[in-house]
Amino acid sequence: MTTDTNDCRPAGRNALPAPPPLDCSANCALFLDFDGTLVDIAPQPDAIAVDPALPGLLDALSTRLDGRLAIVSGRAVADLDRHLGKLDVAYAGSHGGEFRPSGSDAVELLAPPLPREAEDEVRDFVSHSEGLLAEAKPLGIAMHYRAAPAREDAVLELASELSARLGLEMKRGKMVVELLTPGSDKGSAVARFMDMEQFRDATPLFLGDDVTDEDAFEIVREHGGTAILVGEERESAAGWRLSGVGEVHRWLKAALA
Ligand SMILES: O=P(O)(O)OC[C@H]1O[C@H](O[C@H]2O[C@H](CO)[C@@H](O)[C@H](O)[C@H]2O)[C@H](O)[C@@H](O)[C@@H]1O
Repeated sequence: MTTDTNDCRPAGRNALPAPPPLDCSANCALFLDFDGTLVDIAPQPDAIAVDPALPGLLDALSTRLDGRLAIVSGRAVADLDRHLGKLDVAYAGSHGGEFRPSGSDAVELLAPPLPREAEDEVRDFVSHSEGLLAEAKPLGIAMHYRAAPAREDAVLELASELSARLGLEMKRGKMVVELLTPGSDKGSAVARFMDMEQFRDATPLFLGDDVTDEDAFEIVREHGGTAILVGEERESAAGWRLSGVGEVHRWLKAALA
């Protein structure tokens, strides 16, 4: 955890406080993680329940912020489109490996695809282990073990071995480990957005629940912004906390009132 003081957060507290209300009239840029932040965690990636009001809420916030809103997710952009519909908001998918600044842009891939060998070995391993699930993405493959937690060690062992042998990055998340070609993370995604005309000079806010969001928290802090942890308190670079998805929705809706 960093110890710099260049951060918009209260000092000297152990428990993270709730963030102040979001003020859309201030020159801020809003970055939102998806799973665990905008939708509750479900037994499988496709089993999530998206609140029917969520797409409209994101659209309205993006308009109110003059386009300074981006979803920054580990999911592929196409997968997010499938769950949210095609919104005219900015997206970074695949942990920053995919980039789409607006709904009318094509998705830009910022890294080479995963070697075929890695995908084949993961698929073969998963097919021989009940409860494991492989989720292929444009730049990586995730192994989910939520339905087979006892297989965690075996999954991590395979991921480490493939990562070392093929020079891949290994990212851990909630009951998931993912292999992807190196070079991007959620921090690089936020930095890329902040370099764009529409985001430049804004103060960034990032909301996220998982360890992969910590890279973004650090970058946001470097820009003098606000990092908000969603869910249970844990060691984090965030300075504020919202207790869960419901509270995130209420906090976002309040900004439009
Ligand atoms: O960066 P995020 O938007 O938070 O995405 C992180 C990963 O989320 C998904 O997996 C997680 O959510 C699933 C549905 O709730 C859950 O079943 C799984 O155990 C979680 O790890 C998604 O499937 C991954 O591709 C994302 O990387």
